Amino acid sequence: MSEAKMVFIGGAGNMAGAVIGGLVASGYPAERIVATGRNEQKLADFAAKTGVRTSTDNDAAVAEADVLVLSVKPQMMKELCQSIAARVVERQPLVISLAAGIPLAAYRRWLGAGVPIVRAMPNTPALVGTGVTGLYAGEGVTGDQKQVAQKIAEAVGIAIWVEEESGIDRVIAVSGSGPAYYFQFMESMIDAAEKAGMARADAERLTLQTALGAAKLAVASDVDVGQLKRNVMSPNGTTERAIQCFQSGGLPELVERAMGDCAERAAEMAKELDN
Ligand SMILES: NC(=O)C1=CN([C@@H]2O[C@H](COP(=O)(O)OP(=O)(O)OC[C@H]3O[C@@H](n4cnc5c(N)ncnc54)[C@H](O)[C@@H]3O)[C@@H](O)[C@H]2O)C=CC1
Ligand SMILES: O=C(O)[C@@H]1CCC=N1
Repeated sequence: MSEAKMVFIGGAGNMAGAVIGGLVASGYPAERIVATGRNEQKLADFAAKTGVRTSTDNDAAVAEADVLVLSVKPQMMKELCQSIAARVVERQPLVISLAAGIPLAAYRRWLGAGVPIVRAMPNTPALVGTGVTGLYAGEGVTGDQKQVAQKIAEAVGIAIWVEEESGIDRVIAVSGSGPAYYFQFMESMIDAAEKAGMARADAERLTLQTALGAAKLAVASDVDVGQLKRNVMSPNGTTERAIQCFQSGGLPELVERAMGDCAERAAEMAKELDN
């Protein structure tokens, strides 16, 4: 894998930028990575930060790609694919798409039927080596190519394969979009602490360290998160009162609904494609 030339289209964006940052931090040679984009200043800043090569010329970048990662917004994917299709067919790189809501069938229409494609659903904590990536391989992807995709994902966190393409939408609802759920919760805690009279900087420090501690403890523990929660709750104590408030306010149902809406939006995006 260390030999593969990786080209990320949309490479300085939020998601690909996080994966590249994580890859470089994990020791992947920066000179084997090319990030393409449209904004020269953004690319220059990204190159200075990561050491990777950058380019505004997608076609030239694809011409040297062993692995081609597509990471533009879903609404821009069709136009992008059509603009590079001839070069992709000629070069035959392993294509990895990070986009939500675009099925493999669409890439086959836009890029040609014979191109090996893996759908990957990463998340932004890839930047700090703590990412989660769901992977789905389309027809014609070899075992070796699956290994390559998995190694990239594992260089920036953990990876799981899903057996059906619809499994990717479930991954989006849990881990692809999931970091934003936790950021929302942290933001609400910081705002509430500030309203209650704590200095915002202190509220941020305490909230973030608490989130980090809780996540680290959950990962390190051999008991489930329900038990860890109960360990904090003294009978008739302070935590119990707060958890009762979350439960009577419908937080568990709200989380279920939000995740359902998230997965539904991914399926809806696929239907919105105009071929
Ligand atoms: N942001 C996230 O947490 C996650 C995003 N994704 C997927 O990743 C993809 C990218 O999302 P973000 O990084 O959030 O968006 P973004 O807008 O931050 O990045 C996209 C980048 O692509 C560039 N771009 C647009 N058209 C281009 C073209 N024709 N050629 C080269 N570069 C071009 C833009 O300038 C931008 O820098 C989306 O398809 C999204 O569904 C997947 C998982 C998580
Ligand atoms: O919000 C989105 O559509 C993308 C996909 C998963 C996370 N961000």
